[in-house]
Amino acid sequence: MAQSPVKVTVTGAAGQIGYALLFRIASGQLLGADVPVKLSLLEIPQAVKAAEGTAMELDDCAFPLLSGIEVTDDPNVAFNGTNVALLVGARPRTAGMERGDLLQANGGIFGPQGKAINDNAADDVRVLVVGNPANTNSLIAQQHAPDVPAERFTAMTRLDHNRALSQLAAKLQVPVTEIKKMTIWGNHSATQYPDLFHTEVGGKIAAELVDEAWLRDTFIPTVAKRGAAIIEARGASSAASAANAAIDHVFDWVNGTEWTSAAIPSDGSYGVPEGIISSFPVASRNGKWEIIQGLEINAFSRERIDASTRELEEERAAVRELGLI
Ligand SMILES: NC(=O)c1ccc[n+]([C@@H]2O[C@H](COP(=O)([O-])OP(=O)(O)OC[C@H]3O[C@@H](n4cnc5c(N)ncnc54)[C@H](O)[C@@H]3O)[C@@H](O)[C@H]2O)c1
Ligand SMILES: O=C(O)C[C@H](O)C(=O)O
Repeated sequence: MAQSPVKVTVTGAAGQIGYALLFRIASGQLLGADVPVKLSLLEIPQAVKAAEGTAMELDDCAFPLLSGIEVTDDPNVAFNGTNVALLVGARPRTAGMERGDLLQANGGIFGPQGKAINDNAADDVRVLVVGNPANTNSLIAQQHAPDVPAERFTAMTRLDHNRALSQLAAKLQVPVTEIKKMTIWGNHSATQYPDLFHTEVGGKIAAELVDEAWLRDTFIPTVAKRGAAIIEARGASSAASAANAAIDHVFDWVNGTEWTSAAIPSDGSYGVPEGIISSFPVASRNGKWEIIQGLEINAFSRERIDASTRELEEERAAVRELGLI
Protein backbone atom coordinates (compact mmCIF):
# COMPACT_ATOMS: atom_id res chain seq x y z
CA MET A 1 0.00 0.00 0.00
CA ALA A 2 1.29 3.49 -0.81
CA GLN A 3 2.47 5.38 2.27
CA SER A 4 0.30 8.32 3.33
CA PRO A 5 2.10 11.68 3.10
CA VAL A 6 4.13 12.95 6.03
CA LYS A 7 3.23 16.53 6.99
CA VAL A 8 6.25 18.80 7.30
CA THR A 9 5.79 22.34 8.65
CA VAL A 10 8.42 24.97 7.92
CA THR A 11 8.25 28.28 9.78
CA GLY A 12 9.91 31.32 8.26
CA ALA A 13 9.15 29.75 4.91
CA ALA A 14 9.70 32.99 2.99
CA GLY A 15 13.15 33.53 4.49
CA GLN A 16 16.49 32.61 3.00
CA ILE A 17 16.84 29.25 4.78
CA GLY A 18 13.22 28.45 3.89
CA TYR A 19 13.99 29.02 0.22
CA ALA A 20 17.02 26.71 0.38
CA LEU A 21 15.12 24.06 2.36
CA LEU A 22 11.67 23.64 0.85
CA PHE A 23 12.72 22.32 -2.56
CA ARG A 24 14.97 19.73 -1.00
CA ILE A 25 12.19 18.54 1.30
CA ALA A 26 9.78 18.30 -1.62
CA SER A 27 12.31 16.31 -3.65
CA GLY A 28 12.51 13.62 -0.96
CA GLN A 29 15.82 14.48 0.68
CA LEU A 30 14.42 15.10 4.17
CA LEU A 31 12.74 11.76 4.78
CA GLY A 32 13.70 9.47 1.91
CA ALA A 33 13.19 9.06 -1.80
CA ASP A 34 10.01 6.99 -1.35
CA VAL A 35 8.22 9.10 1.27
CA PRO A 36 5.47 11.47 0.03
CA VAL A 37 5.27 14.81 1.84
CA LYS A 38 2.71 17.53 2.44
CA LEU A 39 4.23 20.95 3.12
CA SER A 40 2.85 23.60 5.42
CA LEU A 41 4.51 27.02 5.15
CA LEU A 42 4.07 29.29 8.19
CA GLU A 43 4.88 32.98 7.91
CA ILE A 44 4.02 36.26 9.56
CA PRO A 45 1.18 38.08 7.76
CA GLN A 46 3.52 40.51 5.94
CA ALA A 47 5.46 37.63 4.38
CA VAL A 48 2.57 35.33 3.44
CA LYS A 49 2.51 36.67 -0.12
CA ALA A 50 6.20 35.88 -0.59
CA ALA A 51 5.62 32.38 0.83
CA GLU A 52 2.78 31.95 -1.65
CA GLY A 53 5.25 32.79 -4.40
CA THR A 54 7.56 30.06 -3.15
CA ALA A 55 4.59 27.67 -3.11
CA MET A 56 3.93 28.56 -6.77
CA GLU A 57 7.53 27.65 -7.58
CA LEU A 58 7.19 24.38 -5.69
CA ASP A 59 4.13 23.61 -7.81
CA ASP A 60 6.13 24.41 -10.92
CA CYS A 61 8.70 21.74 -10.06
CA ALA A 62 6.01 19.00 -10.30
CA PHE A 63 7.81 17.02 -7.59
CA PRO A 64 6.43 13.45 -7.67
CA LEU A 65 6.59 13.17 -3.85
CA LEU A 66 4.86 16.47 -3.07
CA SER A 67 1.23 15.76 -2.34
CA GLY A 68 0.11 19.23 -1.20
CA ILE A 69 1.16 22.69 0.00
CA GLU A 70 -0.57 25.09 2.37
CA VAL A 71 0.53 28.62 3.24
CA THR A 72 -0.72 30.22 6.45
CA ASP A 73 0.01 32.78 9.15
CA ASP A 74 -1.87 30.73 11.76
CA PRO A 75 0.33 28.35 13.82
CA ASN A 76 -2.72 26.24 14.74
CA VAL A 77 -3.29 25.53 11.06
CA ALA A 78 0.39 25.09 10.23
CA PHE A 79 0.98 22.54 12.99
CA ASN A 80 -2.33 20.73 12.63
CA GLY A 81 -1.42 17.05 12.27
CA THR A 82 2.21 17.86 11.59
CA ASN A 83 4.78 15.07 11.84
CA VAL A 84 7.95 17.14 11.37
CA ALA A 85 8.20 20.77 12.49
CA LEU A 86 11.17 22.80 11.32
CA LEU A 87 11.20 26.01 13.35
CA VAL A 88 13.32 28.29 11.21
CA GLY A 89 11.39 31.57 11.41
CA ALA A 90 13.27 34.08 13.54
CA ARG A 91 15.37 37.13 13.00
CA PRO A 92 18.99 36.31 12.08
CA ARG A 93 21.76 38.24 13.78
CA THR A 94 23.62 40.85 11.79
CA ALA A 95 27.29 41.81 11.88
CA GLY A 96 28.55 42.49 15.40
CA MET A 97 25.63 40.79 17.22
CA GLU A 98 26.17 37.72 19.40
CA ARG A 99 23.51 35.01 19.41
CA GLY A 100 22.63 35.96 23.00
CA ASP A 101 21.41 39.35 21.71
CA LEU A 102 18.62 37.47 19.94
CA LEU A 103 17.20 35.89 23.12
CA GLN A 104 14.66 38.58 23.73
CA ALA A 105 13.97 39.37 20.06
CA ASN A 106 13.23 35.78 19.08
CA GLY A 107 12.25 34.11 22.35
CA GLY A 108 8.69 35.40 22.07
CA ILE A 109 8.10 33.44 18.86
CA PHE A 110 8.75 30.00 20.31
CA GLY A 111 6.32 29.87 23.24
CA PRO A 112 3.20 30.29 21.08
CA GLN A 113 4.59 27.89 18.48
CA GLY A 114 5.32 25.30 21.18
CA LYS A 115 1.73 25.62 22.39
CA ALA A 116 0.38 25.28 18.86
CA ILE A 117 2.47 22.13 18.41
CA ASN A 118 1.19 20.82 21.74
CA ASP A 119 -2.44 21.43 20.76
CA ASN A 120 -2.39 20.36 17.13
CA ALA A 121 0.55 18.20 16.04
CA ALA A 122 0.49 14.47 15.31
CA ASP A 123 1.45 12.11 18.14
CA ASP A 124 4.79 11.32 16.51
CA VAL A 125 5.79 14.97 15.97
CA ARG A 126 9.52 15.69 15.84
CA VAL A 127 10.72 19.26 16.23
CA LEU A 128 13.97 20.79 15.02
CA VAL A 129 14.69 24.39 15.99
CA VAL A 130 16.99 26.26 13.63
CA GLY A 131 16.07 29.86 14.54
CA ASN A 132 18.62 31.37 16.92
CA PRO A 133 19.43 31.12 19.75
CA ALA A 134 18.39 27.64 18.67
CA ASN A 135 19.05 25.60 21.84
CA THR A 136 17.17 27.93 24.15
CA ASN A 137 14.38 28.59 21.65
CA SER A 138 13.87 24.83 21.52
CA LEU A 139 13.68 24.77 25.32
CA ILE A 140 11.07 27.56 25.25
CA ALA A 141 8.93 25.66 22.70
CA GLN A 142 9.30 22.42 24.69
CA GLN A 143 8.19 24.10 27.91
CA HIS A 144 4.97 25.19 26.20
CA ALA A 145 4.23 21.68 24.97
CA PRO A 146 3.74 19.57 28.10
CA ASP A 147 1.82 16.84 26.22
CA VAL A 148 4.63 16.19 23.73
CA PRO A 149 7.47 13.96 24.96
CA ALA A 150 10.30 16.32 25.93
CA GLU A 151 12.88 14.50 23.80
CA ARG A 152 11.02 15.38 20.60
CA PHE A 153 12.36 18.94 20.90
CA THR A 154 15.83 19.34 19.42
CA ALA A 155 18.06 22.11 18.12
CA MET A 156 20.51 22.20 15.28
CA THR A 157 24.24 21.77 15.78
CA ARG A 158 24.61 19.67 12.65
CA LEU A 159 25.89 22.70 10.75
CA ASP A 160 28.70 23.01 13.32
CA HIS A 161 29.35 19.27 12.98
CA ASN A 162 29.59 19.54 9.19
CA ARG A 163 31.82 22.60 9.47
CA ALA A 164 34.13 20.69 11.81
CA LEU A 165 34.30 17.75 9.37
CA SER A 166 35.18 20.04 6.54
CA GLN A 167 37.88 21.98 8.46
CA LEU A 168 39.53 18.78 9.65
CA ALA A 169 39.38 17.15 6.21
CA ALA A 170 41.12 20.21 4.72
CA LYS A 171 43.81 20.18 7.41
CA LEU A 172 44.57 16.47 7.06
CA GLN A 173 43.99 16.41 3.29
CA VAL A 174 41.54 13.51 3.53
CA PRO A 175 38.01 13.13 2.17
CA VAL A 176 35.29 13.92 4.74
CA THR A 177 34.10 10.33 4.38
CA GLU A 178 37.28 9.15 6.12
CA ILE A 179 36.38 11.05 9.29
CA LYS A 180 34.26 9.22 11.87
CA LYS A 181 32.87 10.13 15.27
CA MET A 182 33.01 13.92 15.06
CA THR A 183 31.35 15.53 18.08
CA ILE A 184 30.02 18.99 18.91
CA TRP A 185 29.20 19.64 22.57
CA GLY A 186 27.12 22.41 24.10
CA ASN A 187 25.50 25.48 22.62
CA HIS A 188 25.18 26.54 18.96
CA SER A 189 27.23 29.63 19.79
CA ALA A 190 30.83 30.74 20.02
CA THR A 191 31.24 28.62 23.19
CA GLN A 192 30.44 25.34 21.41
CA TYR A 193 33.12 22.68 21.68
CA PRO A 194 34.10 20.67 18.60
CA ASP A 195 35.86 17.64 20.15
CA LEU A 196 38.60 15.78 18.24
CA PHE A 197 39.53 13.45 21.11
CA HIS A 198 37.02 10.81 19.96
CA THR A 199 37.11 11.61 16.26
CA GLU A 200 38.78 8.94 14.14
CA VAL A 201 40.60 9.37 10.85
CA GLY A 202 41.77 6.17 9.22
CA GLY A 203 41.45 4.45 12.61
CA LYS A 204 43.61 7.05 14.44
CA ILE A 205 42.41 9.65 16.94
CA ALA A 206 42.21 13.02 15.16
CA ALA A 207 43.55 15.01 18.14
CA GLU A 208 46.78 13.00 17.83
CA LEU A 209 47.14 13.82 14.13
CA VAL A 210 47.18 17.60 14.62
CA ASP A 211 49.23 19.75 16.95
CA GLU A 212 47.56 21.12 20.04
CA ALA A 213 48.10 24.75 19.03
CA TRP A 214 46.16 24.20 15.78
CA LEU A 215 43.41 22.39 17.63
CA ARG A 216 43.12 25.10 20.31
CA ASP A 217 43.87 28.28 18.38
CA THR A 218 42.65 27.53 14.87
CA PHE A 219 40.26 24.59 14.64
CA ILE A 220 37.99 25.31 17.61
CA PRO A 221 37.58 29.07 16.98
CA THR A 222 37.21 28.61 13.21
CA VAL A 223 34.32 26.17 13.68
CA ALA A 224 32.74 28.10 16.56
CA LYS A 225 32.92 31.47 14.79
CA ARG A 226 32.12 30.28 11.29
CA GLY A 227 28.61 31.71 11.45
CA ALA A 228 30.03 35.19 12.06
CA ALA A 229 32.62 34.72 9.29
CA ILE A 230 29.84 33.82 6.83
CA ILE A 231 27.84 36.90 7.88
CA GLU A 232 30.93 39.04 7.38
CA ALA A 233 31.64 37.56 3.93
CA ARG A 234 28.11 37.21 2.54
CA GLY A 235 26.47 40.12 4.30
CA ALA A 236 23.78 37.64 5.36
CA SER A 237 23.78 34.62 7.61
CA SER A 238 24.36 31.11 6.30
CA ALA A 239 21.37 29.74 4.43
CA ALA A 240 22.07 26.85 2.04
CA SER A 241 24.49 25.20 4.47
CA ALA A 242 21.98 25.67 7.30
CA ALA A 243 19.21 24.12 5.19
CA ASN A 244 21.55 21.26 4.30
CA ALA A 245 22.27 20.61 7.98
CA ALA A 246 18.55 20.62 8.82
CA ILE A 247 18.02 17.99 6.14
CA ASP A 248 20.90 15.90 7.57
CA HIS A 249 19.54 16.19 11.14
CA VAL A 250 16.00 15.06 10.34
CA PHE A 251 17.07 12.39 7.83
CA ASP A 252 19.34 10.77 10.41
CA TRP A 253 16.77 11.11 13.21
CA VAL A 254 14.17 9.28 11.14
CA ASN A 255 16.37 6.83 9.26
CA GLY A 256 19.05 6.15 11.89
CA THR A 257 22.75 6.81 12.35
CA GLU A 258 25.48 5.44 14.58
CA TRP A 259 27.19 8.79 15.32
CA THR A 260 26.50 12.47 14.73
CA SER A 261 25.91 15.65 16.77
CA ALA A 262 22.52 17.02 17.77
CA ALA A 263 21.27 19.28 20.53
CA ILE A 264 18.80 17.27 22.61
CA PRO A 265 17.44 17.60 26.16
CA SER A 266 20.16 16.59 28.61
CA ASP A 267 19.47 13.63 30.92
CA GLY A 268 22.51 14.65 33.00
CA SER A 269 24.97 12.57 30.95
CA TYR A 270 28.57 13.81 31.04
CA GLY A 271 27.70 16.25 33.82
CA VAL A 272 25.58 18.38 31.48
CA PRO A 273 22.81 19.93 33.62
CA GLU A 274 19.55 18.04 33.16
CA GLY A 275 16.89 19.69 31.03
CA ILE A 276 18.98 22.13 28.97
CA ILE A 277 19.05 21.37 25.24
CA SER A 278 22.70 20.78 24.61
CA SER A 279 24.69 19.21 21.79
CA PHE A 280 26.00 15.69 22.39
CA PRO A 281 27.48 12.87 20.39
CA VAL A 282 24.36 10.92 19.48
CA ALA A 283 23.14 7.85 17.65
CA SER A 284 19.61 7.50 16.33
CA ARG A 285 17.95 4.12 16.71
CA ASN A 286 14.29 3.29 16.04
CA GLY A 287 13.58 6.97 15.46
CA LYS A 288 15.01 8.13 18.82
CA TRP A 289 18.19 10.02 19.62
CA GLU A 290 20.45 8.31 22.17
CA ILE A 291 23.46 10.00 23.77
CA ILE A 292 26.57 7.94 23.08
CA GLN A 293 27.78 6.83 26.49
CA GLY A 294 31.11 5.84 28.01
CA LEU A 295 33.42 8.42 26.42
CA GLU A 296 36.38 9.52 28.49
CA ILE A 297 36.41 13.30 28.93
CA ASN A 298 39.88 14.78 29.50
CA ALA A 299 40.57 18.05 31.35
CA PHE A 300 40.85 20.07 28.10
CA SER A 301 37.40 18.90 26.98
CA ARG A 302 35.85 19.15 30.45
CA GLU A 303 36.68 22.84 30.72
CA ARG A 304 35.12 23.59 27.33
CA ILE A 305 32.00 21.46 27.75
CA ASP A 306 31.42 23.10 31.13
CA ALA A 307 31.84 26.62 29.69
CA SER A 308 29.30 26.00 26.93
CA THR A 309 26.74 24.28 29.15
CA ARG A 310 27.14 27.07 31.72
CA GLU A 311 26.15 29.50 28.96
CA LEU A 312 23.05 27.37 28.28
CA GLU A 313 22.15 27.48 31.96
CA GLU A 314 22.54 31.27 31.87
CA GLU A 315 20.28 31.46 28.81
CA ARG A 316 17.70 29.30 30.62
CA ALA A 317 17.87 31.64 33.62
CA ALA A 318 17.52 34.67 31.32
CA VAL A 319 14.39 33.38 29.57
CA ARG A 320 12.92 32.48 32.98
CA GLU A 321 13.59 36.03 34.05
CA LEU A 322 11.88 37.32 30.90
CA GLY A 323 8.87 35.12 31.69
CA LEU A 324 9.33 33.11 28.47
CA ILE A 325 9.31 29.77 30.32
N1 LIG B 1 21.13 26.70 14.06
C1 LIG B 1 21.84 27.05 13.01
O1 LIG B 1 22.86 26.40 12.70
C2 LIG B 1 21.48 28.23 12.16
C3 LIG B 1 22.17 28.49 10.97
C4 LIG B 1 21.81 29.57 10.18
C5 LIG B 1 20.79 30.42 10.59
N2 LIG B 1 20.13 30.17 11.75
C6 LIG B 1 19.03 31.03 12.19
O2 LIG B 1 17.86 30.70 11.43
C7 LIG B 1 16.96 31.80 11.50
C8 LIG B 1 16.40 32.12 10.12
O3 LIG B 1 17.42 32.56 9.27
P1 LIG B 1 17.12 33.11 7.80
O4 LIG B 1 18.43 33.47 7.24
O5 LIG B 1 16.21 32.21 7.05
O6 LIG B 1 16.34 34.46 8.16
P2 LIG B 1 15.42 35.35 7.22
O7 LIG B 1 15.31 36.69 7.88
O8 LIG B 1 15.85 35.26 5.79
O9 LIG B 1 14.02 34.61 7.34
C9 LIG B 1 13.35 34.49 8.54
C10 LIG B 1 11.88 34.38 8.19
O10 LIG B 1 11.19 34.09 9.39
C11 LIG B 1 9.95 34.76 9.32
N3 LIG B 1 9.38 34.85 10.65
C12 LIG B 1 9.67 35.73 11.66
N4 LIG B 1 8.88 35.51 12.72
C13 LIG B 1 8.09 34.48 12.40
C14 LIG B 1 7.06 33.79 13.09
N5 LIG B 1 6.67 34.16 14.31
N6 LIG B 1 6.44 32.77 12.46
C15 LIG B 1 6.80 32.40 11.22
N7 LIG B 1 7.76 33.02 10.50
C16 LIG B 1 8.40 34.03 11.10
C17 LIG B 1 10.29 36.09 8.67
O11 LIG B 1 9.14 36.72 8.12
C18 LIG B 1 11.29 35.66 7.61
O12 LIG B 1 10.65 35.37 6.36
C19 LIG B 1 17.74 32.94 12.14
O13 LIG B 1 17.42 33.01 13.52
C20 LIG B 1 19.19 32.50 11.97
O14 LIG B 1 20.04 33.08 12.92
C21 LIG B 1 20.46 29.11 12.52
O1 LIG C 1 25.90 32.50 13.32
C1 LIG C 1 24.78 32.88 13.03
O2 LIG C 1 24.21 33.83 13.58
C2 LIG C 1 24.03 32.16 11.94
C3 LIG C 1 24.06 30.71 12.15
O3 LIG C 1 23.72 30.33 13.45
C4 LIG C 1 25.36 30.09 11.74
O4 LIG C 1 25.99 29.41 12.55
O5 LIG C 1 25.73 30.26 10.57
